[in-house]
Amino acid sequence: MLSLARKIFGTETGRKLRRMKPIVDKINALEADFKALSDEALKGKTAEFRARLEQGAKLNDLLPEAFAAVREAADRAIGLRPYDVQLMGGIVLNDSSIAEMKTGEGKTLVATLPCYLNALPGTGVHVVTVNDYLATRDSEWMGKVFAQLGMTTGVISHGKSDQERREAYACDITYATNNELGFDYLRDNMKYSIEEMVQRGHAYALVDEVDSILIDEARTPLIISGRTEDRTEFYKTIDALIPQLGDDTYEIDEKARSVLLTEEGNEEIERLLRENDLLKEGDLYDIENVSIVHHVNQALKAHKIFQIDKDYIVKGEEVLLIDEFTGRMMQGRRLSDGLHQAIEAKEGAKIQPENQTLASVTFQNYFRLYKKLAGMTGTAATEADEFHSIYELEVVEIPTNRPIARIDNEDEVFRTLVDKYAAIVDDLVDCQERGQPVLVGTVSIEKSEQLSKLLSDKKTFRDTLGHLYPKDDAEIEAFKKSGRPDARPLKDMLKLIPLEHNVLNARYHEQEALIVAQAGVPGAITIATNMAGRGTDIQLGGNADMRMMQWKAEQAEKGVEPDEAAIAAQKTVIAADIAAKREIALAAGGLYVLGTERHESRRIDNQLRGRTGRQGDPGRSKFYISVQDDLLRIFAPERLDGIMKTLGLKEGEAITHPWMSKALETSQRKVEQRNFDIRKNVLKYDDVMNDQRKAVFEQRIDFMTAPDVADVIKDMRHQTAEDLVTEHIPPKVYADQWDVEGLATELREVFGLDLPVQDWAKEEGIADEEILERVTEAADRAFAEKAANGGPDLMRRIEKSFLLQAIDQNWREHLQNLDAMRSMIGLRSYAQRDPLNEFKTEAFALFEKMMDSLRVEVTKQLMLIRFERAPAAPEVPQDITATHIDPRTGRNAMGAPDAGPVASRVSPTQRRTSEPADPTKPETWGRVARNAACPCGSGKKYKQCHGAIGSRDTET
Ligand SMILES: Nc1ncnc2c1ncn2[C@@H]1O[C@H](COP(=O)(O)OP(=O)(O)OP(=O)(O)O)[C@@H](O)[C@H]1O
Repeated sequence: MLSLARKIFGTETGRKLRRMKPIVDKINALEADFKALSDEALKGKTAEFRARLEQGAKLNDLLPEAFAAVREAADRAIGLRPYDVQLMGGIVLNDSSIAEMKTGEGKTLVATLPCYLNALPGTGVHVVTVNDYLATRDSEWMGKVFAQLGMTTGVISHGKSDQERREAYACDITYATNNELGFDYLRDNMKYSIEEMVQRGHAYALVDEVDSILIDEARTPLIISGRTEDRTEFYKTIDALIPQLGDDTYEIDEKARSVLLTEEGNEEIERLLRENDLLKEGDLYDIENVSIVHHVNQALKAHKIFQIDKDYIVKGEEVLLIDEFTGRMMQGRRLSDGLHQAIEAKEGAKIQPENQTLASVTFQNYFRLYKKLAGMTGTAATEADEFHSIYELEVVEIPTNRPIARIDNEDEVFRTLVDKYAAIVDDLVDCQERGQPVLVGTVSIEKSEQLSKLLSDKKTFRDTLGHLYPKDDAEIEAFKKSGRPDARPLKDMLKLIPLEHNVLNARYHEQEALIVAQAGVPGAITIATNMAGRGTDIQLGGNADMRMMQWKAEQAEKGVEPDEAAIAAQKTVIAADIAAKREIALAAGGLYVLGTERHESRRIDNQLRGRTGRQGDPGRSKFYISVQDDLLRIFAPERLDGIMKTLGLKEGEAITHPWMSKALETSQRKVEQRNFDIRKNVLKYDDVMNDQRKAVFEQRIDFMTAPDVADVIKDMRHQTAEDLVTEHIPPKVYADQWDVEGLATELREVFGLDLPVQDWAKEEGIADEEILERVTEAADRAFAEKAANGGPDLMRRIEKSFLLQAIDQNWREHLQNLDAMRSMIGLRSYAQRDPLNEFKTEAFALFEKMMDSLRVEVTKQLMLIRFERAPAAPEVPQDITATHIDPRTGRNAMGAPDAGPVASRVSPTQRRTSEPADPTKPETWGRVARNAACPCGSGKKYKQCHGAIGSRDTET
């Protein structure tokens, strides 16, 4: 049915491509005109396009000319003329969609087309890459194209200062990793003035390798955290207990990556904890010992689940996580809840203090901030549904420029790891002899190094694989008859070991460019982790730029500074040499990608394969698998056993069978599904927080930009007064039941006002409204006096500063409350309640509570402030100082946003202890807040949403 429909209507992609055809024709028709332009005139096009936009032209109207300009600029600046299919990719990207372009089709260049167009309005374009290496490489490479058009390019990389970041964000086009962007966003929202912020909005983001960033990475939220006390000794003591536990004291679940103490384990650990004075009272599961149990579990996990050189590496004193998808170090990322510290203790590394969440965001929600979002990838089809449901992005497949000439061999499956490695070594030896360059993909740093050792060390080789190579003529005959007729005798193999090769993993990331540049020369063997994925562009024969750089470095070492003629001559020599080497490599079959194991995700495997067969080059790929590989062992044991038995596989033999491929795919699918579920779950919970975060961050920016916040402060003061009066003198309650005493006390505490409330209450027929009016008037009067005393300017600065600090302080506490709630909420499912719903309701209630205390706090601080005449101090510009304010900056004397309260300040913990306000009553934290998006997620403004809030809360 579907295929019939396809025949009649064509595929969705086909239709889209057909619709693009006239636009591509238009761009092609403009080519000659743009070619005729001088460099200056080409540059001048940018100003012309911008002027037309000003006059009301739409971005899409400019597309054909803008693309024609980029095509010409790219040709002039870097010698690459975008193909028609690349133009199509550009059109899709301008259309807020995902362009799926096969590996090696030149996505880096494609990006320049929509980026130039979308940078024309001057609101900034962010190109998002998966790592710093690519951000830097692409910004330098493509920066030349933008410069040819008079546009500026910046790059954000780890370690840059705020000033450098601000400058990079101010460029027309900014290259950065998703991490840097997300962290800058969070950091910006902790700043105290607009000038300190580094980003200037979120207009258009083009996410390169979109599935890696929006799908793989999305599982872990970005978190900015503050330090808490140092508990090094505690971690060390707990760590020392774990090796004392016997094998029968815990159970490991490799699938779920979890480990649990058994009954015996519990008893054992309880005894150990008591001996070490960690458990003083009660038993293990008493409430006061919950934290110790938690840390024991984390230490257990650190020892039994987390592996060095697979999940992390130890560099100097630091434990650095390895990204399972890109094989790269994750600078600055730490595991939460004491797990990172537990690993540090296990490795004897420096134990960093624990952290407390100050701000957090998931990538999903960060990227949803952009007005326009688009992405590129080589492999999105497997996740098309997810892109659609989360980001509303559609995936459009773009055809290749030339047909793909790569041959993807079937997987070869062995019974044991050793058998597999023997066959891999044979294959490598053969390739090197024939001059075929090989990229060997491994799944971890550890495995890349094991293989390297096997190829480097005769003894290791003999001990590990020796028994699989024939030793005499009789054995050679026997081998010929069995599954490995080509196996070489051991003595021949040993002559070949060491087998020359390079290793590319996170430990060598500084040499990455050099290693990649050499990977395409005939006979090169490069053993890599999945770091050789996206962005690794291996050129057959070698890389001319890199060769040139090396030559220049050699010349410099000799003290020679080559002139232009010498450089040109050397360029010709290098080009000829590379061309000759390329021919040899091509004759040997092009680049061969040899996978030593399959990754959990099919997409990562495809990326590895995609290092070869680029731009229509010939190439080959093949995966070697063994039944002992983690993926199969963990996810498909029963299935495989059955298949192996049916097929009767013997030692040293390999099979390639569709059943095997199916079993493998099933295991990969299982893992992918599980990861998808985890992501969906993260997002659901984060969504709840996201609306609140957006409300708070937007509000902060409003406050920062407003000339003053006097009105907000006034609203807060009035609302606080109303809350207090309503609390003690509830409406429709007889006067003899009023808590007048309580009201007087609180008014003293919160407003610093001694008001004759008792006398008022005795007045004949006085209503609660009348009392509220008097309180409000008194508060306003007292505040006006203070302001007059300090001077209105100073007062306005103090108001703003107190307000921002109080928001931050309360928001941080709120985040911690949410964290704590989230870790507990799962338990609700035991009570037949939906944890997510419960979380939503309670998160909202907490948010309201936060607003309440924020209002009281700000009011209280400002009402209790005192201005004193300072003794003559010449360096202070005015002779007035405020007790808690730095008169020069107008900020609280403690300055830094995350410092705790100082002695002179009213402690924020001295909060109102009364019940939260009546939920049906309009809640507000100021006039502007009522216009902000409502944190309940309704999509309405806060003020429009009160009805909903009331009914929502009553459900609790
Ligand atoms: N229009 C073009 N003309 C000639 N060469 C091109 C063109 N576009 C791209 N290339 C070359 O193709 C190679 C691959 O480019 P690039 O690394 O951008 O591919 P990619 O699509 O990002 O691949 P992957 O996602 O697999 O890393 C580069 O060597 C680049 O110089």
